[in-house]
Amino acid sequence: MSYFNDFRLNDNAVILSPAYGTGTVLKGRDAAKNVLQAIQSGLRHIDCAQFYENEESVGKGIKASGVPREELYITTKYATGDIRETFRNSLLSLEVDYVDLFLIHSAKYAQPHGLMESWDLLEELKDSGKIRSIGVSNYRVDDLKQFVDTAKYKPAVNQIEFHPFVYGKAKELLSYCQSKGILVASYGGLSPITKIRHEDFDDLLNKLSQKYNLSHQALLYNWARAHNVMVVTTSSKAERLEEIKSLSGTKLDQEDVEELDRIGEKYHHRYYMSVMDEKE
Ligand SMILES: NC(=O)C1=CN([C@@H]2O[C@H](COP(=O)(O)OP(=O)(O)OC[C@H]3O[C@@H](n4cnc5c(N)ncnc54)[C@H](O)[C@@H]3O)[C@@H](O)[C@H]2O)C=CC1
Ligand SMILES: O=CCc1c[nH]c2ccccc12
Repeated sequence: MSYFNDFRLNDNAVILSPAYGTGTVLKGRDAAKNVLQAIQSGLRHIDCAQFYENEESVGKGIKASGVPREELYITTKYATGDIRETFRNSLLSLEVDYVDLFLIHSAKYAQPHGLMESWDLLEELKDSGKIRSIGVSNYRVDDLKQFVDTAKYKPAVNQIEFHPFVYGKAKELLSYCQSKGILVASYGGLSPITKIRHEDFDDLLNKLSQKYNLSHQALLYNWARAHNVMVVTTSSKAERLEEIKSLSGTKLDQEDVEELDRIGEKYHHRYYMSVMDEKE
Protein backbone atom coordinates (compact mmCIF):
# COMPACT_ATOMS: atom_id res chain seq x y z
CA MET A 1 0.00 0.00 0.00
CA SER A 2 1.36 3.40 -0.92
CA TYR A 3 0.39 5.73 1.87
CA PHE A 4 1.51 9.34 2.22
CA ASN A 5 2.74 8.85 5.72
CA ASP A 6 2.10 7.39 9.08
CA PHE A 7 2.92 8.73 12.52
CA ARG A 8 3.70 7.02 15.80
CA LEU A 9 1.46 8.26 18.60
CA ASN A 10 2.49 8.85 22.22
CA ASP A 11 0.82 5.53 23.16
CA ASN A 12 2.99 3.76 20.57
CA ALA A 13 0.13 3.06 18.14
CA VAL A 14 0.64 3.97 14.48
CA ILE A 15 -1.88 6.28 12.82
CA LEU A 16 -2.25 6.43 9.04
CA SER A 17 -2.28 9.74 7.15
CA PRO A 18 -4.15 10.98 5.23
CA ALA A 19 -7.52 10.13 6.71
CA TYR A 20 -10.70 10.14 4.64
CA GLY A 21 -13.21 12.53 6.28
CA THR A 22 -16.93 11.79 6.46
CA GLY A 23 -17.93 15.22 7.80
CA THR A 24 -18.36 18.55 5.98
CA VAL A 25 -19.96 17.58 2.65
CA LEU A 26 -21.14 14.17 3.95
CA LYS A 27 -22.65 15.40 7.21
CA GLY A 28 -26.22 14.07 7.56
CA ARG A 29 -25.92 12.18 4.28
CA ASP A 30 -25.60 8.55 3.39
CA ALA A 31 -21.83 8.11 3.22
CA ALA A 32 -21.74 4.39 2.33
CA LYS A 33 -20.83 4.81 -1.35
CA ASN A 34 -18.20 7.47 -0.65
CA VAL A 35 -16.58 5.41 2.08
CA LEU A 36 -16.57 2.32 -0.12
CA GLN A 37 -15.03 4.34 -2.96
CA ALA A 38 -12.36 5.75 -0.64
CA ILE A 39 -11.43 2.31 0.69
CA GLN A 40 -11.42 0.84 -2.82
CA SER A 41 -9.08 3.61 -3.91
CA GLY A 42 -6.67 2.45 -1.21
CA LEU A 43 -7.37 4.77 1.72
CA ARG A 44 -7.46 2.96 5.04
CA HIS A 45 -8.11 5.63 7.67
CA ILE A 46 -11.75 6.73 7.96
CA ASP A 47 -12.50 9.82 10.06
CA CYS A 48 -16.06 9.84 11.45
CA ALA A 49 -18.00 11.62 14.19
CA GLN A 50 -21.27 11.26 16.05
CA PHE A 51 -21.99 14.88 15.03
CA TYR A 52 -21.95 13.88 11.33
CA GLU A 53 -25.04 11.70 11.92
CA ASN A 54 -23.92 9.16 9.34
CA GLU A 55 -21.94 6.55 11.29
CA GLU A 56 -24.40 3.82 10.31
CA SER A 57 -23.87 4.43 6.59
CA VAL A 58 -20.11 4.70 7.15
CA GLY A 59 -20.32 1.25 8.79
CA LYS A 60 -22.14 -0.07 5.74
CA GLY A 61 -19.47 1.32 3.41
CA ILE A 62 -16.75 -0.28 5.52
CA LYS A 63 -18.56 -3.62 5.55
CA ALA A 64 -19.17 -3.53 1.79
CA SER A 65 -15.45 -3.01 1.17
CA GLY A 66 -14.67 -6.46 2.57
CA VAL A 67 -11.34 -5.12 3.86
CA PRO A 68 -10.49 -6.85 7.15
CA ARG A 69 -11.11 -4.67 10.21
CA GLU A 70 -7.49 -4.87 11.36
CA GLU A 71 -6.31 -3.29 8.08
CA LEU A 72 -8.47 -0.24 8.67
CA TYR A 73 -7.93 2.69 11.01
CA ILE A 74 -11.20 4.13 12.31
CA THR A 75 -11.53 7.42 14.17
CA THR A 76 -14.77 8.68 15.61
CA LYS A 77 -15.65 11.59 17.90
CA TYR A 78 -17.88 12.20 20.89
CA ALA A 79 -20.58 14.87 20.51
CA THR A 80 -23.19 15.17 23.25
CA GLY A 81 -24.95 12.99 25.83
CA ASP A 82 -23.62 10.23 28.03
CA ILE A 83 -20.09 9.48 26.86
CA ARG A 84 -20.13 5.73 27.56
CA GLU A 85 -23.58 5.25 26.05
CA THR A 86 -22.95 7.29 22.90
CA PHE A 87 -19.64 5.48 22.44
CA ARG A 88 -21.45 2.11 22.58
CA ASN A 89 -23.88 3.45 19.96
CA SER A 90 -20.96 4.47 17.73
CA LEU A 91 -19.61 0.92 17.88
CA LEU A 92 -23.05 -0.47 17.02
CA SER A 93 -23.56 1.98 14.14
CA LEU A 94 -20.10 1.41 12.71
CA GLU A 95 -20.51 -2.37 13.22
CA VAL A 96 -17.07 -2.70 14.81
CA ASP A 97 -16.00 -3.92 18.23
CA TYR A 98 -13.31 -1.29 18.75
CA VAL A 99 -12.22 2.03 17.29
CA ASP A 100 -8.62 3.01 16.75
CA LEU A 101 -9.07 6.59 17.91
CA PHE A 102 -11.84 8.29 19.87
CA LEU A 103 -11.78 12.08 20.15
CA ILE A 104 -13.83 14.57 22.13
CA HIS A 105 -15.02 16.68 19.21
CA SER A 106 -14.77 20.00 20.97
CA ALA A 107 -14.11 21.32 24.47
CA LYS A 108 -17.62 22.77 24.21
CA TYR A 109 -19.01 19.20 24.28
CA ALA A 110 -16.84 18.25 27.26
CA GLN A 111 -17.64 21.38 29.29
CA PRO A 112 -20.93 20.12 30.82
CA HIS A 113 -19.09 17.09 32.28
CA GLY A 114 -15.91 19.05 33.05
CA LEU A 115 -12.82 18.77 30.87
CA MET A 116 -10.96 16.65 33.40
CA GLU A 117 -13.94 14.39 34.15
CA SER A 118 -14.71 13.73 30.48
CA TRP A 119 -11.05 12.90 29.89
CA ASP A 120 -11.20 10.42 32.83
CA LEU A 121 -14.10 8.69 31.06
CA LEU A 122 -12.10 8.39 27.84
CA GLU A 123 -9.24 6.88 29.81
CA GLU A 124 -11.66 4.33 31.28
CA LEU A 125 -12.89 3.45 27.79
CA LYS A 126 -9.32 3.03 26.58
CA ASP A 127 -8.62 0.70 29.51
CA SER A 128 -11.71 -1.34 28.55
CA GLY A 129 -9.93 -2.23 25.30
CA LYS A 130 -12.64 -0.82 23.05
CA ILE A 131 -10.49 2.15 22.00
CA ARG A 132 -6.84 1.95 21.02
CA SER A 133 -6.01 5.67 21.32
CA ILE A 134 -7.80 8.66 22.81
CA GLY A 135 -7.59 12.31 21.93
CA VAL A 136 -9.36 15.61 21.44
CA SER A 137 -10.37 17.97 18.69
CA ASN A 138 -10.58 21.77 18.67
CA TYR A 139 -8.93 22.05 22.10
CA ARG A 140 -7.00 25.24 22.80
CA VAL A 141 -3.86 25.43 24.94
CA ASP A 142 -5.89 26.52 27.97
CA ASP A 143 -8.31 23.61 27.51
CA LEU A 144 -5.45 21.11 27.34
CA LYS A 145 -3.67 22.61 30.33
CA GLN A 146 -6.63 21.68 32.52
CA PHE A 147 -5.75 17.98 32.45
CA VAL A 148 -2.72 17.15 30.32
CA ASP A 149 -0.08 17.15 33.03
CA THR A 150 -2.11 15.18 35.55
CA ALA A 151 -3.86 12.73 33.23
CA LYS A 152 -3.07 9.01 33.25
CA TYR A 153 -2.80 9.18 29.45
CA LYS A 154 -2.02 12.33 27.51
CA PRO A 155 -4.22 12.92 24.44
CA ALA A 156 -2.63 11.14 21.49
CA VAL A 157 -4.10 13.61 18.96
CA ASN A 158 -5.60 17.10 18.78
CA GLN A 159 -7.51 17.48 15.50
CA ILE A 160 -7.76 21.16 14.50
CA GLU A 161 -8.29 23.38 11.50
CA PHE A 162 -4.79 23.85 10.12
CA HIS A 163 -3.66 25.54 6.91
CA PRO A 164 -1.47 28.54 6.08
CA PHE A 165 -4.34 31.01 6.65
CA VAL A 166 -4.70 29.96 10.31
CA TYR A 167 -1.01 29.28 10.85
CA GLY A 168 -0.37 32.58 12.64
CA LYS A 169 -2.92 31.75 15.33
CA ALA A 170 -2.38 27.97 15.38
CA LYS A 171 1.39 27.89 15.76
CA GLU A 172 1.42 28.38 19.53
CA LEU A 173 -1.08 25.50 19.92
CA LEU A 174 0.96 23.39 17.50
CA SER A 175 4.12 23.94 19.45
CA TYR A 176 2.38 23.30 22.81
CA CYS A 177 0.90 20.03 21.50
CA GLN A 178 4.24 18.94 20.10
CA SER A 179 6.00 19.75 23.37
CA LYS A 180 3.57 17.36 25.10
CA GLY A 181 3.87 14.63 22.47
CA ILE A 182 0.35 15.26 21.13
CA LEU A 183 0.07 14.74 17.37
CA VAL A 184 -1.77 17.55 15.59
CA ALA A 185 -4.16 16.39 12.88
CA SER A 186 -5.42 18.94 10.37
CA TYR A 187 -8.81 19.42 8.82
CA GLY A 188 -9.80 22.14 6.36
CA GLY A 189 -6.26 21.99 5.01
CA LEU A 190 -7.29 22.89 1.46
CA SER A 191 -9.12 26.07 2.49
CA PRO A 192 -6.48 28.34 0.82
CA ILE A 193 -7.45 26.85 -2.55
CA THR A 194 -11.09 25.92 -2.00
CA LYS A 195 -12.49 28.76 0.09
CA ILE A 196 -10.52 31.93 -0.49
CA ARG A 197 -7.68 33.03 -2.77
CA HIS A 198 -4.96 35.62 -2.25
CA GLU A 199 -2.86 36.60 -5.23
CA ASP A 200 0.52 36.51 -3.46
CA PHE A 201 -0.25 33.10 -1.96
CA ASP A 202 -1.44 31.77 -5.35
CA ASP A 203 1.75 33.09 -6.98
CA LEU A 204 3.80 31.18 -4.43
CA LEU A 205 1.77 28.00 -4.99
CA ASN A 206 2.28 28.37 -8.75
CA LYS A 207 6.03 28.81 -8.30
CA LEU A 208 6.32 25.79 -5.96
CA SER A 209 4.05 23.73 -8.16
CA GLN A 210 6.56 24.11 -10.99
CA LYS A 211 9.56 23.54 -8.75
CA TYR A 212 8.26 20.28 -7.22
CA ASN A 213 5.90 19.20 -10.00
CA LEU A 214 3.11 18.97 -7.43
CA SER A 215 -0.51 20.14 -7.51
CA HIS A 216 -1.58 22.93 -5.15
CA GLN A 217 -3.47 20.32 -3.17
CA ALA A 218 -0.34 18.18 -2.79
CA LEU A 219 1.71 21.23 -1.78
CA LEU A 220 -0.72 22.00 1.04
CA TYR A 221 -0.64 18.39 2.29
CA ASN A 222 3.16 18.45 2.18
CA TRP A 223 3.24 21.79 4.00
CA ALA A 224 1.22 20.19 6.83
CA ARG A 225 3.59 17.21 6.78
CA ALA A 226 6.55 19.55 7.05
CA HIS A 227 5.01 20.78 10.31
CA ASN A 228 4.61 17.17 11.50
CA VAL A 229 0.86 17.40 11.15
CA MET A 230 -1.26 14.55 9.83
CA VAL A 231 -3.97 15.27 7.29
CA VAL A 232 -7.71 14.63 7.32
CA THR A 233 -9.23 15.44 3.95
CA THR A 234 -12.05 14.28 1.72
CA SER A 235 -13.28 14.09 -1.85
CA SER A 236 -15.94 12.27 -3.82
CA LYS A 237 -13.93 12.48 -7.04
CA ALA A 238 -12.07 9.32 -8.03
CA GLU A 239 -9.10 11.21 -9.48
CA ARG A 240 -8.65 13.26 -6.27
CA LEU A 241 -8.86 10.12 -4.13
CA GLU A 242 -6.22 8.60 -6.38
CA GLU A 243 -4.00 11.64 -5.84
CA ILE A 244 -4.55 11.57 -2.07
CA LYS A 245 -3.70 7.89 -1.91
CA SER A 246 -0.58 8.16 -3.98
CA LEU A 247 0.88 11.28 -2.32
CA SER A 248 4.51 10.44 -1.95
CA GLY A 249 5.44 12.71 0.92
CA THR A 250 7.69 15.11 -0.98
CA LYS A 251 9.95 16.92 1.47
CA LEU A 252 9.62 20.63 0.83
CA ASP A 253 12.76 22.74 1.30
CA GLN A 254 12.71 24.57 4.63
CA GLU A 255 12.86 27.96 2.88
CA ASP A 256 9.70 27.09 0.93
CA VAL A 257 7.88 25.95 4.06
CA GLU A 258 8.85 29.22 5.72
CA GLU A 259 7.64 31.23 2.74
CA LEU A 260 4.28 29.45 2.84
CA ASP A 261 4.17 30.19 6.60
CA ARG A 262 5.09 33.82 6.08
CA ILE A 263 2.60 34.63 3.34
CA GLY A 264 -0.10 32.51 5.00
CA GLU A 265 0.39 34.38 8.27
CA LYS A 266 -0.44 37.70 6.60
CA TYR A 267 -4.05 36.50 6.51
CA HIS A 268 -6.44 34.97 8.97
CA HIS A 269 -9.37 32.93 7.68
CA ARG A 270 -10.89 30.32 9.95
CA TYR A 271 -13.91 28.39 8.68
CA TYR A 272 -14.81 26.21 11.66
CA MET A 273 -14.86 26.63 15.41
CA SER A 274 -14.39 30.37 15.92
CA VAL A 275 -13.96 29.54 19.61
CA MET A 276 -10.39 28.61 18.72
CA ASP A 277 -9.67 32.34 18.37
CA GLU A 278 -11.28 33.19 21.69
CA LYS A 279 -9.64 33.29 25.09
CA GLU A 280 -10.98 30.91 27.69
N1 LIG B 1 -12.81 17.96 13.98
C1 LIG B 1 -13.53 18.89 13.39
O1 LIG B 1 -14.11 19.77 14.03
C2 LIG B 1 -13.64 18.88 11.92
C3 LIG B 1 -13.24 17.77 11.21
N2 LIG B 1 -13.34 17.72 9.85
C4 LIG B 1 -12.95 16.48 9.18
O2 LIG B 1 -12.08 16.77 8.13
C5 LIG B 1 -12.60 16.28 6.89
C6 LIG B 1 -12.14 17.15 5.74
O3 LIG B 1 -12.58 18.47 5.95
P1 LIG B 1 -12.59 19.53 4.77
O4 LIG B 1 -12.62 20.87 5.37
O5 LIG B 1 -13.68 19.18 3.82
O6 LIG B 1 -11.18 19.22 4.10
P2 LIG B 1 -10.31 19.86 2.95
O7 LIG B 1 -9.90 21.25 3.28
O8 LIG B 1 -9.26 18.85 2.72
O9 LIG B 1 -11.29 20.00 1.71
C7 LIG B 1 -11.84 18.91 1.04
C8 LIG B 1 -12.78 19.46 -0.03
O10 LIG B 1 -12.04 20.15 -1.01
C9 LIG B 1 -12.39 19.69 -2.31
N3 LIG B 1 -11.18 19.70 -3.14
C10 LIG B 1 -10.14 18.85 -3.06
N4 LIG B 1 -9.19 19.19 -3.94
C11 LIG B 1 -9.63 20.27 -4.58
C12 LIG B 1 -9.10 21.07 -5.61
N5 LIG B 1 -7.92 20.81 -6.14
N6 LIG B 1 -9.84 22.13 -6.01
C13 LIG B 1 -11.04 22.40 -5.48
N7 LIG B 1 -11.59 21.65 -4.51
C14 LIG B 1 -10.91 20.61 -4.06
C15 LIG B 1 -12.91 18.30 -2.11
O11 LIG B 1 -13.83 17.94 -3.09
C16 LIG B 1 -13.52 18.35 -0.72
O12 LIG B 1 -14.89 18.69 -0.79
C17 LIG B 1 -14.10 16.24 7.11
O13 LIG B 1 -14.75 15.35 6.25
C18 LIG B 1 -14.15 15.78 8.55
O14 LIG B 1 -13.98 14.38 8.62
C19 LIG B 1 -13.78 18.81 9.15
C20 LIG B 1 -14.20 19.95 9.79
C21 LIG B 1 -14.20 20.05 11.24
O1 LIG C 1 -16.20 18.13 12.30
C1 LIG C 1 -16.58 19.17 11.84
C2 LIG C 1 -17.36 20.07 12.59
C3 LIG C 1 -18.16 21.01 11.81
C4 LIG C 1 -18.37 22.30 12.20
N1 LIG C 1 -19.19 22.87 11.31
C5 LIG C 1 -19.53 21.99 10.36
C6 LIG C 1 -20.38 22.12 9.26
C7 LIG C 1 -20.55 21.02 8.43
C8 LIG C 1 -19.94 19.82 8.73
C9 LIG C 1 -19.12 19.69 9.83
C10 LIG C 1 -18.91 20.78 10.66
